[in-house]
Amino acid sequence: MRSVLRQRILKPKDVAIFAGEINQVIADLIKRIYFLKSQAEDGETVTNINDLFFKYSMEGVATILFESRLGCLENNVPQATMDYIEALGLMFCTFKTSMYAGAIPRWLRPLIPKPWREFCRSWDGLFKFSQIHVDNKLRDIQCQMDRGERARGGLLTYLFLSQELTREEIYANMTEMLLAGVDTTSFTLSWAVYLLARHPEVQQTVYREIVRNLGERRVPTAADVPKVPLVRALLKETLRLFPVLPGNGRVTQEDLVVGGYLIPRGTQLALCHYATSYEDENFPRAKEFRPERWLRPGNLRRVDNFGSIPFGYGARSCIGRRIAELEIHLLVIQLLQRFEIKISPWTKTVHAKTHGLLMPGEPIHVRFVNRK
Ligand code: HEM
Repeated sequence: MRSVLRQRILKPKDVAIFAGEINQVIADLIKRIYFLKSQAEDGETVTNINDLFFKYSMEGVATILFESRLGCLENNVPQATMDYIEALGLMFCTFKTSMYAGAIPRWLRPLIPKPWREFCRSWDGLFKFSQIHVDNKLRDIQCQMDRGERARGGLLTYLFLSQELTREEIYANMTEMLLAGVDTTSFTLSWAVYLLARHPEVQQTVYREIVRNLGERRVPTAADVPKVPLVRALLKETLRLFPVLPGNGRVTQEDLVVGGYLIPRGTQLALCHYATSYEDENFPRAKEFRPERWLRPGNLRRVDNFGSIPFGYGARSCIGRRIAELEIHLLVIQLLQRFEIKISPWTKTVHAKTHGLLMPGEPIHVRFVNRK
């Protein structure tokens, strides 16, 4: 199943075709920022930016997955979208207990019903939402074909026409991708904006690179992203300091010898790359925010540092990586083109906390100051 999806979204050039849709979502997000600023006492502050980036990430990923808009960034969010956000919130709040719910034996469920009930309720909510959107789109495609028109579109159209997945498999994959693609992207964006606001000198350097290579207002395409290596470096450095998934794991498929120790086949290995990301041996002055450490001098040397592997590695690495990168790169460019981002006096030092995912422990409030 995974290989069918991978063919369409594995490489940056595969996802480049979605840049137009993502830029439309960014235009809506920027409109929303202006609206929120207009409501603020100082005309600049947007409180709890994660709320905004959550809506952006959900709208962005849904636009790609369902080839339709959800209305997350509108003033009145449609009820079905609100229900989904509630189901996602429930999944997230009960993550620590519900993640074990699947392992509760059937006979024990009536005795401790709550985790299993909530696990089912949240998954049912998420699944139902994807099902409605997939069905709507597939109905449109079918109508087009019935009229003798050629159906053209994105991911869902391809999955439908290629018939490589059953309808149930399409629902399941869309549900999983939507679930996996929202909080991950929004927390990363929140940290990136927080770090830029806390480090104005870095922000200025990134901004200068954008203006020099792309201009002050030109809406970037996917092909423009390599022209601003500091924007890519910013994302890598943000994920090094705050990897949304701070740990990873694998079960060994064969006997291995690592550092003189025999690890037998079938052993569960846990890797905490949050820890390796902070080792000076891997990253000199590791505690410091220095995006430029990821730049390749003269484009000669590739920076491959396995101390930080925020998207995992290998056959089961993050399938949405290129989508997340495109969403984040295009948004950071356009935010910096328009605004100087300053920390609000209400935001103290924000610590990371884990709740399944590594997330900001306190709300982040920033000031979006219009550039002249
Ligand atoms: C900054 C954003 C993101 C980060 C840091 C992230 C990180 C990860 C990590 C660490 C894994 C586990 C990989 C492994 O075990 O090696 C993963 C898996 C996954 N991610 Fe992401 N992810 C992000 C965004 C997304 C997006 C936008 C989508 C969907 C469009 C997505 C879909 C998935 C899926 C479906 C899996 C499971 C893959 C499998 O088991 O085969 N992710 N992600």
